[in-house]
Amino acid sequence: MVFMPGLGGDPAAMALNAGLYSQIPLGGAGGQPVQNDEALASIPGAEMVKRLLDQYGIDSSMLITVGMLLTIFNSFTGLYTFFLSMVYQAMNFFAAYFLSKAHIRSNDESFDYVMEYLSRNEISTDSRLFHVSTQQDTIPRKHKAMFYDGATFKGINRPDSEYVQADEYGPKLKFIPASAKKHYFFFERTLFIIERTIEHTPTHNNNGGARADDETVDIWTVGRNPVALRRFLSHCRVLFMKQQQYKTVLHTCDTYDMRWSASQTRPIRSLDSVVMTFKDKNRLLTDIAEYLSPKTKAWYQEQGLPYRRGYLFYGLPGTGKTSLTTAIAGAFNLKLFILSLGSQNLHDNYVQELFMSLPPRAIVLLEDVDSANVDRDYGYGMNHDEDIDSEDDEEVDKALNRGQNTRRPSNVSLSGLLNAIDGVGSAEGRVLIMTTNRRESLDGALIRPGRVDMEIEFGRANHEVLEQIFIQLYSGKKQNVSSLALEAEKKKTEKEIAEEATHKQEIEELAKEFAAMVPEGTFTPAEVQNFLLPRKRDPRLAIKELREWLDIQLDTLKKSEEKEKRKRTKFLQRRQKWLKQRKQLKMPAFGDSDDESEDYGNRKKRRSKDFLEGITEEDEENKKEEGEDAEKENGDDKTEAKEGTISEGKEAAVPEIKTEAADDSKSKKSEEGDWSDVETSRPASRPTEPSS
Ligand SMILES: Nc1ncnc2c1ncn2[C@@H]1O[C@H](COP(=O)(O)OP(=O)(O)OP(=O)(O)O)[C@@H](O)[C@H]1O
Repeated sequence: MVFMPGLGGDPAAMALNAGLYSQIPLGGAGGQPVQNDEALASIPGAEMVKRLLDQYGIDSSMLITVGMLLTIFNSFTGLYTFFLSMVYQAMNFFAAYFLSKAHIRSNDESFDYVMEYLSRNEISTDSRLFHVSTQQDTIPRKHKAMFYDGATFKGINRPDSEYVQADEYGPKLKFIPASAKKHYFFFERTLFIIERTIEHTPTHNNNGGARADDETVDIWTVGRNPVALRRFLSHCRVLFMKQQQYKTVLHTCDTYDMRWSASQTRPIRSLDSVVMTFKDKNRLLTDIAEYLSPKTKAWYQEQGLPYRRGYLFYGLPGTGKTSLTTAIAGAFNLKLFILSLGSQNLHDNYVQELFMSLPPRAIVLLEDVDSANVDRDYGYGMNHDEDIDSEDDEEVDKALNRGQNTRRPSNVSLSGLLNAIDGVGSAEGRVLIMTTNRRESLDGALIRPGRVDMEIEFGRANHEVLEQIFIQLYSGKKQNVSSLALEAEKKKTEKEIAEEATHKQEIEELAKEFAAMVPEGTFTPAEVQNFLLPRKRDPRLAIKELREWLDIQLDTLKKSEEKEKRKRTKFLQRRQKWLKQRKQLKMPAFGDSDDESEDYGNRKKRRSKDFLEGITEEDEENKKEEGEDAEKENGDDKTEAKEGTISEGKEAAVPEIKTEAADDSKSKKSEEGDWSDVETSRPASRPTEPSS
């Protein structure tokens, strides 16, 4: 770069400089007076300008004066720029040889370490340039900062952010050091310079994903030895880890670049808060503890086996599958990575990359694996109703159940998922937990031993579970582990401890009474909690109002069960008829001969359509009957709504369809107390309690 005083790219000044001043003496002692006219004459076009100025009565010698002023001005700005660039070069030289620098991007966890330090340090509050925010901790952690309680910042940004983020008026103000500006601070008597830079990125991409801007942080310290910088970063890490020890960090898939990103931190959920039978919980936790022990890891390595463990949690919605997974993550201090295969942006290659980028000690939760298009028999996007042609009762049940699934199939194939789970590049040391509401629709390959090492069924509550739910809710025991809760626990007096013991005993007795009143295998834990929560301050009131609630719920259940039964009977009749007609017409079964000019998929569709629409007069009658039934049910519903007994819009979402024989065996089991296996033909969700 060349800096010329008076140039600086200004064409007029350049012309004057090159053409005029090189020839004109600017006057001086003993010199000839400047011949402006002559000088101007040597500039092309100047004569014309002079004439024009003369015409308006303006002195043309002004041109010379203006030109001179411009030149002087340009000389100064040029000098200034030159000086600045020299300073910059000197700084760069100094930075390159006398400073140590760390560069951190926001997609790395170390970014959070530094932000944690910034949020607690005085520099957040002393900075004259800062951002103000009222957002809570559920937003990306990079925006975390100090909280201001109206008087002081000190001592209020404690690890238990639930205590500091809001007061009775709402969220508190947070102050964040501004980006694009250097902030100076001392750590262990060493000067540090820190600068946050926001990189503006497109907010949407081809995946249909969106994300916030990326951010980087540069940290400098004086000296060629980076030890001080490393010490500072280690300090930030410890600070962050301490803050996180009562939190579970949830990572989800960033839909922008299909990578894991830490999306939320939550207070650790205690294992006690997830109610299930002791036998199952014990079996599961022992297995995970054993798997995570260093000895087991060494054993796997010795044996040359891939160090992985998989679990399948299956059962009705609202039975605690997700809750237990989060509690396990907290209890074993594992990071939790949640992936929903139902996401339309997700494809095979992304799933594989996501599995490969998992850290060694982590839980990956694959939610609703049944929603994925991972069924080998059906392939991408095929409607399961099309299997209606099968003569096998079980197959038809399967097809029917699957037909109820209105979710869009995912773009992840079975082979893609299997490769991700146990492909060569898949991370070792991880715990895979798959959850599903419909185990029967999963492909055997997905849940074979090696991929799924233990299955746990989550069912409706039996007496043991009912009792525990009641105790959990009324015992006053804090379920979220936090330092403040632990501190409070330690400070209890003897009197308080004695009172607590009496209260506990009372609650246990009430819990027994409560559990005895609720029929086993009838309600999910979420449904029971739903009843208890509005009465959480008064256990006796809960017992008093239980009978009325049960009557409403059981009545609703009965109705929906009857409805399902009618539906099924009709379906079976129609199917029977279809099979009979097919025999009479000597129609070939699928894949036999049929019209070869029509492709397989179309043939399947046509047959299902014929079947589903009904092909005889008898069918029409059936339809009429169905209409009458529907009218009757609507009428019933209206009456109930009028009476205010049932809330709307909670009708059966996924009816479970079982044969009569199966139902009988289940109810027998129920009577015997084998609650976990109880599966009736009624809908998964039911009307909730009306708000009083
Ligand atoms: N066994 C349980 N113990 C304690 N709480 C439970 C239990 N089951 C359900 N809940 C409560 O019900 C709610 C829903 O639970 P959760 O999301 O864990 O169910 P899920 O089985 O994962 O449901 P889905 O299949 O729809 O994902 C949560 O608020 C949870 O606290």
